[in-house]
Amino acid sequence: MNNPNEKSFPVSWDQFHRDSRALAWRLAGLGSFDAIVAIARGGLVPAAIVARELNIRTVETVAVKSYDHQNQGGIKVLKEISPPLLELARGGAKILIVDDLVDTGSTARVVREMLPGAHFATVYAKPKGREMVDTFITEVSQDTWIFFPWDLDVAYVAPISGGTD
Ligand SMILES: O=P(O)(O)OC[C@H]1O[C@H](OP(=O)(O)OP(=O)(O)O)[C@H](O)[C@@H]1O
Ligand SMILES: O=c1[nH]c(=O)c2nc[nH]c2[nH]1
Ligand SMILES: [Mg+2]
Repeated sequence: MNNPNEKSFPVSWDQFHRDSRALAWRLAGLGSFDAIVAIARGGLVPAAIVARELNIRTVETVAVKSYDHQNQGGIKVLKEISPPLLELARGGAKILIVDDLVDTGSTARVVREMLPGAHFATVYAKPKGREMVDTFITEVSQDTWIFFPWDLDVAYVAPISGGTD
C-alpha cells in the first residue's frame, strides 16, 4: 500500500505529557468519572496521565489492533473489556474511554459500540475521525502521520544544505 502520509508530526515525551495534561484539564471540567477504559496499546500512556490527574483508580483495558506500521488492516479486538467493568457501566457509572488519537475513526467506532454511554477522549484527532470523539486537544491534517515518543529514538539528521557534516 502507498503511504498517504505526506507530513510527519513527531511528538516528544515532554509534549505528549503536556498535551495529555491539557486533556485532563478539559475533562476535569466535565464532572467526575468512575472508571477509565484505555485502548491498548496507544491509549495506555495518556490513560495513565489522565488517571493520575483526575484521581481515577479503576483503569480497564481493551486491546484493539488496526495498523501494521502505517498500513491500516482489519480491526482486531485482541482483548475484550472485562465483565465487571461492563456491569459497572450498565449500572450507570460514568466511564471515560481514552486513546492516543483518532485517525479514520474505525477503532473508536468499535469501542463505542461496547460502551454506548461512555465519554470518548483522545489527545490528537484527524478530520475523518473527529466526529467519533467527544473531547480532544489537537487536530492534525489527514495526510499527517503522528510519531509518538515510544516509537522514536534520537538520531542523526542531515543538514538542510544536503551535506553530510
Ligand atoms: O482511527 P483509526 O484509523 O482506527 O486509528 C487510530 C488507532 O490506531 C492506532 O492503534 P494501532 O492499531 O496502531 O494499535 P496500537 O495502539 O497497539 O499501536 C492508534 O493508537 C488508535 O488506536
Ligand atoms: O503512531 C501512529 N500515528 C498515526 O498518525 C496513526 N494513525 C493511526 N494509527 C496511528 N499510529
Ligand atoms: Mg491504538
